[in-house]
Amino acid sequence: MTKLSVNINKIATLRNARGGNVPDVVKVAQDIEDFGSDGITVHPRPDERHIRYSDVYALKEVLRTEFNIEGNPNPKFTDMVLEVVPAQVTLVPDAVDAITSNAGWDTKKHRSFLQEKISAFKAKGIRTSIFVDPDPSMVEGAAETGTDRIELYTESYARGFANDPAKAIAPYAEAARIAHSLGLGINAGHDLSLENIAYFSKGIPHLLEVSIGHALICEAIYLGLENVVNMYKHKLRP
Ligand SMILES: CC(=O)[C@@H](O)[C@H](O)COP(=O)(O)O
Ligand SMILES: NCC(=O)COP(=O)(O)O
Repeated sequence: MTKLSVNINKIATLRNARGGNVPDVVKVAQDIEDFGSDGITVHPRPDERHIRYSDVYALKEVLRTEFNIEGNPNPKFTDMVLEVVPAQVTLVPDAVDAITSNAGWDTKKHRSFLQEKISAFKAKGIRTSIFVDPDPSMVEGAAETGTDRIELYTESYARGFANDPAKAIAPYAEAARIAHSLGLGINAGHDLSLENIAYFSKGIPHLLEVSIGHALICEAIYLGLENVVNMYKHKLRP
C-alpha cells in the first residue's frame, strides 16, 4: 500500500501566527503518528515562516515513523539534514521567495550539483528523493544523479483533475512507468487531497509514498468544525 506522510508545515504556520507554542508542532506530529500516518514531512524554508530549523531537531528526537525533510539543498539545509539524519531527504528547487514549491528540478542542467548532494546524503544512510515534473527526460536525468527515488510534482494533476482526470493523470502514469524501469522508487506530492488522491493512487503504478499537507490540514479543520462548535455551545449552557 502507498504510504502517507503528513506534511505539518501548516501546523507551524498556525503556531507562528500568534507566537507562543499553540498548536505544539511536535505534539501534533506525534498525534498524527498515533492516528496512523506512515511518516511526517517538513519543508523548512530559508525564512522559517512555518517549520523552523529548531523544530526539525526537536521532531527528530521523538518521531517513530519515517521522517522526510524537503527543501532546497543550500549549505544550511544540507548541514542540517546531515546532522539530523532523517529517513529521507527530498530535494526541491525552490526559489528563496517562492510562496510554495512551483517546479521540479531540471535534472539535466543541475546533474552534477544533484549528484554531489545525493552522494553526500546517501553516504550518511539517508534515502534520497528528487522533486520532478512528470517529464520523461527529467525522470531519466534524475536516474543519472544516483537518487533512490523521485517525487512527482502533482500540482498540474490536481489542477486538471476536476475537468478531465484521465488526461490529468496520463503524464504521471508514463513518468512512473519510466522511473520504475530505471530502478527509481516513486513518491508524489503537492495539492493532493481527499478529492483527488484515490484516483491518483489507483492510476500510478508502484507509488511508494505521498506527502500531503495543505489540503489535509484544511480538510481536518473543516471536518472538525461542527464538532468543536457544538462543544463550545455545550460549555456555554447555563
Ligand atoms: C515539495 C512540495 O510540494 C511541498 O513540500 C510543498 O512545497 C509544501 O510547502 P509549503 O507548505 O511551504 O507550501
Ligand atoms: N511534498 C509535498 C508535500 O509535502 C505537501 O504538499 P501540499 O500537500 O502541502 O501541497
